[in-house]
Amino acid sequence: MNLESPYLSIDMAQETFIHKGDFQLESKEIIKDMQLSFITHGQLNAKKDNVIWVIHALTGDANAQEWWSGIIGEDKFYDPSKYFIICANLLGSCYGSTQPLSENPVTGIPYYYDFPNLTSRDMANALELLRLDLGIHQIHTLIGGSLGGQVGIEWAYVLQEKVRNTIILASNAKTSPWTIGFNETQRMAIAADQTWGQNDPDAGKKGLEAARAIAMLTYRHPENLANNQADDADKTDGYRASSYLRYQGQKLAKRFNALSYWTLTKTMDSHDIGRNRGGAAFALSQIPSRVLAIGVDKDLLFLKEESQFIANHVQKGTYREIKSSYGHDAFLIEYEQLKYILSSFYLEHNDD
Ligand SMILES: CC(=O)SCCNC(=O)CCNC(=O)[C@H](O)C(C)(C)COP(=O)(O)OP(=O)(O)OC[C@H]1O[C@@H](n2cnc3c(N)ncnc32)[C@H](O)[C@@H]1OP(=O)(O)O
Ligand SMILES: N[C@@H](CCO)C(=O)O
Repeated sequence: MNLESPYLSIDMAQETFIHKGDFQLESKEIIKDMQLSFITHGQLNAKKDNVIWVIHALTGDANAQEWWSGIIGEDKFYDPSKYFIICANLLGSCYGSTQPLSENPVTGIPYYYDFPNLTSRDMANALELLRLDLGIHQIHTLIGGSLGGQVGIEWAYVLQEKVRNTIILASNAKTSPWTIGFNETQRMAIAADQTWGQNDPDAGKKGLEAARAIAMLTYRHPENLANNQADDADKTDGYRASSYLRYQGQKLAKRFNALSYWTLTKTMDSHDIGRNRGGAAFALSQIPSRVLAIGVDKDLLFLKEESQFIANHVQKGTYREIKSSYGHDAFLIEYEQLKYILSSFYLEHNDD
């Protein structure tokens, strides 16, 4: 299906890939007729080697041109008049791919709480099936941040020479106990919602609001709230920081569901590129593509040292840093720094 595009010359298409039959997970559980919704911008060239494959973060979707508008789009860093830009909604996420609210083809009813645990490896394997289906032999650049970076580094391991440049932002090779702890507090908030446990698409909605509020504090640095949410000196209640977090909670709960959020945070927890591969350092050393790991100096969730670890252990690693009081979310916001880092990386390697 061709969507309406503001550009006469740029093609944009939204499609759904269906893997007929069994998709086996790392847990050995099966998802039948697994679906991935994906959006492409631009045209695949004759050699099928102009592919920029974007992987979204925790609550993103397949429309990378929308949520990464500062670097993707006409006349932007990744321009669809030159590249074929593709982003698929991750398995388990609620923007068109198979997720807990999807109907289980085996039972004919939604999975709800029976939805299997997914790992970043499962998500990467799902993307690999889509790549094969599209007949893409070579990926120019694979790029993703946070959860998207975790899936990206997993997939780079699987892809081997089939990807030339892997760019991992504000992410890691193995999830730290610190991040698992934050995710657990968010799931506790969801589970404390009285509606959690009901077979209802809105189950856990109020809990999800609280979960997002907690998460927002991990996505930002204290300096960011001090700059943007400071109150008048005489206040004793009704603080701006409070209404900001409440608002952010409500905003997410309107566009996401708690079951999918639960699934994706569990995926983040179990991420470990080194599992059954001799440890993270060894697994990273088996990745042949160039890897640019971008950390954020004030990221309190995925520490910059975790990005440095990736760059230090892959065969061809580069580490660069965004300096920002936005903290973790800087990779979605600090476009000027990002463009500078990306252009220097490609220039350095004489790649376009
Ligand atoms: C279908 C989809 O939408 S999916 C794709 C979209 N999302 C993604 O891809 C996930 C990645 N993106 C994100 O996480 C976010 O969009 C970010 C990090 C890029 C930016 O976050 P934002 O929430 O836009 O920025 P910020 O933290 O500055 O908050 C601004 C919002 O808070 C509101 N706000 C600010 N201060 C306060 C306050 N004290 N009290 C209440 N509300 C406040 C603003 O009015 C604004 O509201 P709006 O979003 O309705 O315009
Ligand atoms: N704020 C982003 C980043 C999470 O890592 C999101 O909601 O997806």
